[in-house]
Amino acid sequence: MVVPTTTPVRQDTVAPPPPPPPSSHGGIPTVDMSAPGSRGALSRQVARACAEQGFFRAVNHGVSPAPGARLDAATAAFFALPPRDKQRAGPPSPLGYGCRSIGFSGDAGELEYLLLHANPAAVAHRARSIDTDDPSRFSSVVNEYVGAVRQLACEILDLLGEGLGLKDPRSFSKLITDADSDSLLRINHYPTACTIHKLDHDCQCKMKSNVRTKNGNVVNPSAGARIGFGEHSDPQIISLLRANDVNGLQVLLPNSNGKEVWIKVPADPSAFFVNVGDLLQALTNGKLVSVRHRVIASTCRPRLSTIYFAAPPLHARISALPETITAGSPRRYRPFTWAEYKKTMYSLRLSHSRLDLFHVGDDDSSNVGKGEKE
Ligand SMILES: C=C1C[C@]23C[C@@]1(O)CC[C@H]2[C@@]12CC[C@H](O)[C@@](C)(C(=O)O1)[C@H]2[C@@H]3C(=O)O
Ligand SMILES: O=C(O)CCC(=O)C(=O)O
Ligand SMILES: [Fe+2]
Repeated sequence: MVVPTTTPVRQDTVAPPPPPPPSSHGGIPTVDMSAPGSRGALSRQVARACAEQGFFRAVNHGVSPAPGARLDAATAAFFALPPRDKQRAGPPSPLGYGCRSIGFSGDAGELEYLLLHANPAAVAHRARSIDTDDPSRFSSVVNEYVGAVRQLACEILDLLGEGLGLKDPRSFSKLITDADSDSLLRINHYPTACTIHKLDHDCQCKMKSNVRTKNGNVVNPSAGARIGFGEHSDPQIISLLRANDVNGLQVLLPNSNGKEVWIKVPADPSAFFVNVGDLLQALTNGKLVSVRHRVIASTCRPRLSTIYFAAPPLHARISALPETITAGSPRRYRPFTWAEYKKTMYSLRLSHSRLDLFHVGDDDSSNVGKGEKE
């Protein structure tokens, strides 16, 4: 893990012992969730990574590999279907099967995906167009995976609550275990450079790889390093990502001089990569930071990634927890509901720093020209 420079908020008067020496995986903070030692040390380590990088690799996390393997097999089988069969589960609304196009504002990436609501009723409904042979088999594979990964998400959120010294350490996990939680599951399939023309054909995309620049030249923005999934932060509370052994994920982290640089995340199929989302940044008054990340797809093997986006119910009010507001750290964001935030984000481009729009007393000029809908 990158050596921390700040300590997360605590109400204790006695300074806690510093977390164990950080470990690193190609510059990526790594937390061993089963390391011997106290829970307090683990919670401070998790809070430190989320405060400084907004991102960490969780190893020895206790999630059995079986549900992930079953889900990978089911989704790989779906992506291998003929285009016409896959399109039965699309176009994305934003849920469903999507190819190349991301969101509603003109963003594109070299991928195809399934975006599912994580609640069992929604999964059962969607499964009918994804696995026409045996929808209930697909549903049970998804539900089993979601159950396992949600448990890990709750454990991480509880550690964060403890590490931040919250009065109710379960404040974060309660939001995602609510029966009306709006959590999502996304499975991204990035085809290889060699088969990208096939994806062009399969998607029957109106969108072309070539684009005309302002001066009239025609360029292919995806030549060479191809944007698999463009730069963004995840809007929800926390995201847990697991992928196969194909690289591609990059995160924007501060280097030792404080300059933000793109760090390539070495693939690790046995780990979960944990991202702080915009809502957790808002709930902690900016103590935890929502990390910007992207996928550059340039390998010879397809990348398959599965991301669980843990979200509160639509009506949940997102307001900085009182413990995170102090005289030296006044409220940064005005309260809002997740529904309001979602509506705003779907009106904006993928790369938009949308949380800035909720900054108290901000005239939003910092966001002008940064990814607005064209
Ligand atoms: C362009 C967009 C796609 C997205 C919604 C948005 O308007 C901006 C955020 C995007 C994102 C990124 C993380 C997740 O993959 C996602 C499902 C989400 O909640 O926010 C996507 C949205 C999407 O693809 O629908
Ligand atoms: O597919 C990946 O590895 C990451 C994709 C991502 O960041 C997302 O879907 O929000
Ligand atoms: Fe993401």
